[in-house]
Amino acid sequence: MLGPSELILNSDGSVYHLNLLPEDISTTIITVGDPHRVGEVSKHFDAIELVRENREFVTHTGTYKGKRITVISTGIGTDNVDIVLNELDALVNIDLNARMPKSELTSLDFVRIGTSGALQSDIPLGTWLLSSSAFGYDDLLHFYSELNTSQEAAEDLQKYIGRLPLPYRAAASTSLSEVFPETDYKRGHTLTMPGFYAPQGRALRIGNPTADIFHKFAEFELEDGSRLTNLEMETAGLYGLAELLGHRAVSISVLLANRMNGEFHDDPKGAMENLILHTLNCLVS
Ligand SMILES: O=P(O)(O)O[C@H]1O[C@H](CO)[C@@H](O)[C@H]1O
Ligand SMILES: O=c1cc[nH]c(=O)[nH]1
Repeated sequence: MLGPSELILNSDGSVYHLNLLPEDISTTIITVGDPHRVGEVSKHFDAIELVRENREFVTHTGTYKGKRITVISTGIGTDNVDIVLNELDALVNIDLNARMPKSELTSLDFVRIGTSGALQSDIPLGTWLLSSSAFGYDDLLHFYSELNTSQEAAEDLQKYIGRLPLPYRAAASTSLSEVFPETDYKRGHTLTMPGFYAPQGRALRIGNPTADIFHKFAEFELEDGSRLTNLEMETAGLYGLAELLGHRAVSISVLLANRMNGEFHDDPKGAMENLILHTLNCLVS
């Protein structure tokens, strides 16, 4: 039995941070970083049945073209992804009254719709990128059991870069990736970083002694000769936890910055709007 400090429930029986009950969520879940983006997704719904908000976690559940979908904000970073994935999993796979894991488990589909910065100069701004795998420099998955995803490329990457801790590598669900055609959603490999500034090669007022390694990241070749494509802050955590909990996950980003060319998209809102609508339509087609 899971004790009160392990599985924390609010007085109405909802899970601690998300304030949700099992009936509040669908098995298809869109995650977004920005709480405001939840409404940008659900404004396309035929009907919204649930709106819930606590801290950075805003949840809307409704239907899009007849399909029940939950959209939830994680806020920024894999520390928040840890909370969202564990609490959503608890809603479907733990009997909250008995405080015991269920014997029959439910698999959820997670689709992250986020933003990201390109690491290669030849990737245009506005590209929709589906991360086939992600290298987590954030440490989250080092606290969980080993992933099935091969960690060899992560070890190679650490040796190649030379001066950062060992990242972990986690992969997208291949079956869920097939829902998003490669013609529209370019495939790539993502660096999930523990910050936006120095951990993504940026320097504003204080120096960034590791800025030079971002060219090495861009040069690194994976086992099949492919390159690292982009930088963001959630994907590796989402993939790693989804794999360990038995769910499917894909992470899709619109590339708003190009870190090699120093460019930023001139219409980030419009670029996100297109991605949201196209992704919703893929989910129902
Ligand atoms: O736009 P979202 O989904 O938040 O994703 C990206 O943007 C944030 C940083 O601006 C980080 O969360 C990063 O992963
Ligand atoms: O450069 C970028 C743009 C969006 N999100 C990030 O994490 N990095």
